[in-house]
Amino acid sequence: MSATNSYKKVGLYFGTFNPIHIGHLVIANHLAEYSDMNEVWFVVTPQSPFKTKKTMLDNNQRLEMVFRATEDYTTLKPSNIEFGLPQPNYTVNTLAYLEEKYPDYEFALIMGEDNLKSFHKWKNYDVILQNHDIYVYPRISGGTTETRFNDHSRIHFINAPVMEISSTFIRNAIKEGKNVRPLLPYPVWKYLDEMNFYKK
Ligand SMILES: Nc1ncnc2c1ncn2[C@@H]1O[C@H](COP(=O)(O)OP(=O)(O)OP(=O)(O)O)[C@@H](O)[C@H]1O
Ligand SMILES: O=C(O)c1ccc[n+]([C@@H]2O[C@H](COP(=O)([O-])O)[C@@H](O)[C@H]2O)c1
Repeated sequence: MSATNSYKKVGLYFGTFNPIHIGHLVIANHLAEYSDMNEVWFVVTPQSPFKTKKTMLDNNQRLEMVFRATEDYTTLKPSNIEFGLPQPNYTVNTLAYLEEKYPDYEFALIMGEDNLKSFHKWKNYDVILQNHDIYVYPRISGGTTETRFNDHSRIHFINAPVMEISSTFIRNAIKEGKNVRPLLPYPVWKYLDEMNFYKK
């Protein structure tokens, strides 16, 4: 296959996905359908630089949930690329690794408006911005975005649906014995119910 034929624009959606929920899926599917991305990869992060490991399921269990959530989609894929990289997982390092592994692909980042507000604290954020497009979707959150990010040529604000659900909310609801079935893709709900995840 020639280099031209193997070109793909891949949107990277990083997260702990503990568990993946319909808020994540709606955003990823929106990007795959309404942007120039050919695929969206859910990159399951073993250790996010700003998060503690409290109540975190094991990497492979979180990956399994992403696998089950995306099985029926041709454009959405799970990625375990960070499992073998040093922790905490800095996005700039993962991008460098991916660029070397897939020289014909173009990688863009997908992030919520909330993450853009703290983006200036990410490791080598300026290097990320020099080399990658960032697609920012709306979130309901406080704080302000740095003005230099508001009209940056690499940063694209997209008009995706806003669904304010979080994995924290889902974990707490399960612990309280609530029904969370509509908040999760059905195969994910079935898996975590069978495995008794987050019940205590
Ligand atoms: N409902 C949602 N809609 C859009 N984006 C979301 C939603 N929930 C989380 N995200 C974003 O998706 C990315 C990965 O999410 P993450 O796995 O951290 O989920 P989370 O629901 O925020 O988790 P937690 O509640 O455990 O902190 C993060 O950038 C996060 O801001
Ligand atoms: O590279 C960094 O410095 C960096 C700092 C904070 C977050 N990230 C990435 O952003 C993803 C979402 O972050 P969070 O904290 O909202 O789950 C997380 O999984 C990391 O891959 C990356």
